Amino acid sequence: MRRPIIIANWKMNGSREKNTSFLEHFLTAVNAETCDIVICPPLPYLSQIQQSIEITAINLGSQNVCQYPEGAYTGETSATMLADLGCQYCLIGHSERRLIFNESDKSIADKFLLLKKNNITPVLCVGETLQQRENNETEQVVLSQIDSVIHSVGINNFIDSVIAYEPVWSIGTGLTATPEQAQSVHLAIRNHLKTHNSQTASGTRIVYGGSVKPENAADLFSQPDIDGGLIGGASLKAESFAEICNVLSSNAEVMH
Ligand SMILES: O=C[C@H](O)COP(=O)(O)O
Repeated sequence: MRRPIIIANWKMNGSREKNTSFLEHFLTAVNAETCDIVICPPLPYLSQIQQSIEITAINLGSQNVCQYPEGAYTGETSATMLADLGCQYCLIGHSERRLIFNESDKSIADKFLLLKKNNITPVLCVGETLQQRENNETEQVVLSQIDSVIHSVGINNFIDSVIAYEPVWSIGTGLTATPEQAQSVHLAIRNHLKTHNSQTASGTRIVYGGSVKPENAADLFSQPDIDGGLIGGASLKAESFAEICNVLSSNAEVMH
């Protein structure tokens, strides 16, 4: 049985004051013992969040990492530094990084490997644009984004990573994939992983991201191949993020 996981991606939002207030309210409202919870704040706040969640079961995640090890890379943050700060997870290949910052499949694979070397779980984000979906290219796009990493790092390194399927057209738009649309891509990903290694396929957690809200979380999380969520906008409000976590957790209890 895969342990469900829910990841908050705060993107470039927050302040020390807002973060403190978020955690105060979130910790009171959340009741999700049967799933892993990860918070990915902006980099300057990693230490603040780490200190606040130290005695809780919440995990710390980064939104990005440098593709190179330590050295002369002005403005960048290495995987070793993230590990030093207590990060257990790190997003890579988010569509905002691929599209706005021109991240290539090669740089994403390099980041993946550096994270593994530092015992940080990579959360590999994949997803199609609206045009690609309309051209019936969804599976081809998503599977090739995954394969480019597997071919570069090897299937053994891929074990225990997390995949986040996020249709680009649903991110921050309020347009959520239907549970059936999301399940169909998640199943295609899992079946594809089987062609590499059946243990990896059954153990890899595949989460859905894209306008997940408390109102649509239960239907999405009840799909057999959706193991949780990557939450943007709705993770900025303590009450709505706690509600989504609680939905995932109670869903997992029913399935046990
Ligand atoms: O990383 C999170 C995703 O991009 C989803 O963002 P959203 O929930 O605001 O649509």
